[in-house]
Amino acid sequence: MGIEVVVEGLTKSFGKQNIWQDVTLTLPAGEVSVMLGPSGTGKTVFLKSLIGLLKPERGRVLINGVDMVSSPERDIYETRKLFGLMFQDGALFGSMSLFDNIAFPLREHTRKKEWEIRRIVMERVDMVGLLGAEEKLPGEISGGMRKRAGLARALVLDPQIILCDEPDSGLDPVRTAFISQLLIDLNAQIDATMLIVTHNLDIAATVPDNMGMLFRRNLVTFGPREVLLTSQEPVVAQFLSGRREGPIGMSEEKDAATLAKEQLNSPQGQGLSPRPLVAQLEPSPGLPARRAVLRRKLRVMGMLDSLPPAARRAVEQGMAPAQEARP
Ligand SMILES: Nc1ncnc2c1ncn2[C@@H]1O[C@H](COP(=O)(O)OP(=O)(O)OP(=O)(O)O)[C@@H](O)[C@H]1O
Repeated sequence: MGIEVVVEGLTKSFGKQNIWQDVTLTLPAGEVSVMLGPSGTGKTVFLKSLIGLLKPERGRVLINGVDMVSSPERDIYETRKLFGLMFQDGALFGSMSLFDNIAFPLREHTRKKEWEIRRIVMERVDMVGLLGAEEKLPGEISGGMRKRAGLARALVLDPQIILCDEPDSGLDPVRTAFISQLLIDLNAQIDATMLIVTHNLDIAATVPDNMGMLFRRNLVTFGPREVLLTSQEPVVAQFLSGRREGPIGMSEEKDAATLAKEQLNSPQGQGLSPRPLVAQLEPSPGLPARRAVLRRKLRVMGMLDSLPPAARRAVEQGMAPAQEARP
C-alpha cells in the first residue's frame, strides 16, 4: 500500500519572491490526489519540495518519519527511492530506446541481473500499453506514447508514491482520456499514493479522490473531491468552469478594478457555479477494485459533519449505491 505524505506549514521563496506559504495537507495513503492552480502558482515547485529537490525555508514534509526538508541527506536519499516521478515531457533520453530508458533506474539503482530487468521492464511496458514499441527511440513515437513511457519508467522501482507533473500537457482530449484511465488503472494495480499536477478539467473531474488548489501564494483548499467540485469559492469555481470572469486573470491575478467592473457587468444569476459533478473513473474491466476506495469511504464518512452542505450531499449521493448493496 502507498504511504501517507504529511505536509505541515510549508513555505517556499526564491530570493524575495514568495511562491507559497504555510501549505498544510495530507496525501492519504494509496489515494489519488490532484493539485490544481493557474500557471506559475508553484505546483511544480511543490512536487520538487515533496521529494526534497527544493528546500522550503519553513515547514515539514513527513514520509515514514523522515522530514524531506530537514532530515539528514542520507535519509532523504533513501526515502526518495519510494517515489516514482513522471515529468511533463517524459524526460526520456533521446538516444536510448524506450526499453533502455525504462530500464535506466533499475540499472542505476539496483544490482538486478539483465534477465530480471527485462522481465520488470516488459511488465511495465505492458501495463502502459506500449508492447511492441519498446525498441523505438523517443523521437519516433507520439507525445502520448512518450508520456506513457515516462510513466512506465516511473514504475520500475515499485514506487509507493507517484508524482505526475501535467500528464496531459501536449495531448489531445482522446489521449488525455486514455491517460486518465491509465492513472486509475495503475492505482488499482499497485495501490500507490498518487499526486497529479494538472490544469486539465476532465482529469480533475474524473480521476482524483482528493483535490487541492494553489492560488495567490496559498493553498486555497485541499480535501475530498466533492469539496472542490461543489465549491462556490470564486477562484475554485472560475478555474473549474474555465471562464474568464473571476479572480484569475492572464497574469494569475486580476487587479481589483477589473474584477469590480466584471462583477458589475455580470448578468444576474450568472454565478461561477462549477460544472455538474460527474462520476469518478472506475478501473478497466478485469482489473482489481481500487483498495483506496474503501479506506477513503471510511475516512470521508468520519469527516462528513465538517464538510460544507453541498459537498456533504455529494458524498452521501456518491455512497448511496454501495450502502444499498450491503446485505
Ligand atoms: N529554481 C528556481 N529558481 C527561481 N525561481 C524558480 C525556480 N523554480 C521555479 N521558480 C519560479 O517559481 C514560480 C512557480 O513555478 P512553477 O513551475 O512551480 O509553477 P507551476 O504552477 O508549475 O506553473 P505551470 O502550471 O505553468 O507549469 C515561477 O515564478 C518560477 O519562475
